[in-house]
Amino acid sequence: MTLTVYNTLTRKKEPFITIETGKVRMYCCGITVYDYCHLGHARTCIVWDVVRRYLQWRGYEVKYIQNFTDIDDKILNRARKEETTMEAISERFIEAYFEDMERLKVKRADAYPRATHSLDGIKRLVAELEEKGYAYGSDGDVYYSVRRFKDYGKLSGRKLEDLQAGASGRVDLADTEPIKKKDPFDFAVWKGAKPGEPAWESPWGKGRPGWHIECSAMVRERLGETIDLHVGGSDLIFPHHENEIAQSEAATGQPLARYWLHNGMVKVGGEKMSKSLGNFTTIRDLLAKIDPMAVRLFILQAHYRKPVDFTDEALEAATNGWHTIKEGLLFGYEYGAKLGFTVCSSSETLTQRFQEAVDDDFNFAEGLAVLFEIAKELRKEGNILVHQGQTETAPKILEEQWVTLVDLCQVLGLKTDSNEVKEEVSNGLSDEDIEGLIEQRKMARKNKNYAEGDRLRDELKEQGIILVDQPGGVTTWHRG
Ligand SMILES: Nc1ncnc2c1ncn2[C@@H]1O[C@H](COP(=O)(O)OP(=O)(O)OP(=O)(O)O)[C@@H](O)[C@H]1O
Ligand SMILES: [Zn+2]
Repeated sequence: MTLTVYNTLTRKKEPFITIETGKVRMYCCGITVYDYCHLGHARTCIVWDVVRRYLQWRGYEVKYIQNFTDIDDKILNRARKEETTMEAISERFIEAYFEDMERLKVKRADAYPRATHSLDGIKRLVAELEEKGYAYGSDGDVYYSVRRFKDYGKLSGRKLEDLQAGASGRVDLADTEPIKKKDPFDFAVWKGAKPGEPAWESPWGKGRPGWHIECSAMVRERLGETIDLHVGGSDLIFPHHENEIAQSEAATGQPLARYWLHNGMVKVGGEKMSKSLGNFTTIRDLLAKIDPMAVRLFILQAHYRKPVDFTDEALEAATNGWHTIKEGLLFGYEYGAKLGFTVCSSSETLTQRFQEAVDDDFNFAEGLAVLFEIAKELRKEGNILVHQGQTETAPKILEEQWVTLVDLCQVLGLKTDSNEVKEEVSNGLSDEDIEGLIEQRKMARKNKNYAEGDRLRDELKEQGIILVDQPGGVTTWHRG
């Protein structure tokens, strides 16, 4: 069976053939860390987490890199508002990002390079572009000459003539830029320092990198000149990914990525869920109401390229879906011993059906149909067993189905451990005990005794209680 993927670059499905046999070099554009992540970010992270897991399951060795954008006007604005530093804001939201992702069972990338840690590579790339005539300095800024790059527009299919300068969403147009640029299409790869902003020494004077250049530099540094898979949300196709291509390919003369894959947006009433529009639901708010596994199912039930609407009904359907799968998983934990389950392998037929579905451009929604079918069958057999003392189907076949369900859940990053899928197990601490310790921690932090605050947090963590600091100083908790 061949894996095929839809390549945004060629606008068609193609067989997936890696540069090095059996190895995948994969890069995902990460988060700008100035706030808590919302469900839109969760979709991007979950989709590519599952793609990575699937590729690993298919036998590939995957090197997966995701960056953090920790230099940005939005981070600076927040730092100013809170009278703190850009680093402090970034650190806080990187920590929050990892907490959220851990709950959603998104596996850690192999590395999370940050813009602020990648300045040497960024500056080298800017200098190279300047040397080759693709970039020019202008009064402390450095701009990329878009018209110099003949292939500009090949990813998004946009032609320069059709483009309205500046009408492309996030273009980082500072007030003074239009007069410093030779052409309205040019974009900044280096920005001269403004008073009071963090800045780094460079051959063009003190300044900071533009947004697009950081990914070009990090991909090159971490994965090489041409990678197998470059992924991200479809909102990044233009201008971000178009500009990454222009920068990297002008510098190296090599294609930046063989395959460009993009996930669709989470929408609310037809509009992109976004912090700037204020129509977002943070992951933490969502997880206060629904199981993280239901969120994963909500994401996986739609094809990754299509937009999805965030509605209460859709979440409810995903929650019901998770209950069904959980019931299927519980079947083995509850009745396995009684039915004489030993250690058998999974069903080849069912596994093959799953793989055939997913091999077609990561159609996880189709693949999930196999999991639901098994889970429903096991649930039915569980009921028959309870009422009639024995199952209709032979236990050996049920065991094979159950093992397949466990295996495939693991491919999709769904919980499978008996403890995790059984109802919350009591762990000694009552809710009041926990609330009391949280209150103590709050007092400690108020008195600036952060060490004691951290100690209390760790003490709770040891007991399986995870604290989540919400905006406005409120702390919620859940059993880990
Ligand atoms: N509504 C959404 N649905 C799916 N993916 C999204 C959504 N919003 C952002 N993303 C993706 O999340 C990743 C991180 O994006 P980034 O931090 O730049 O957020 P952003 O697009 O600026 O979000 P916002 O507009 O809410 O500030 C990107 O790959 C982006 O495509
Ligand atoms: Zn990027």
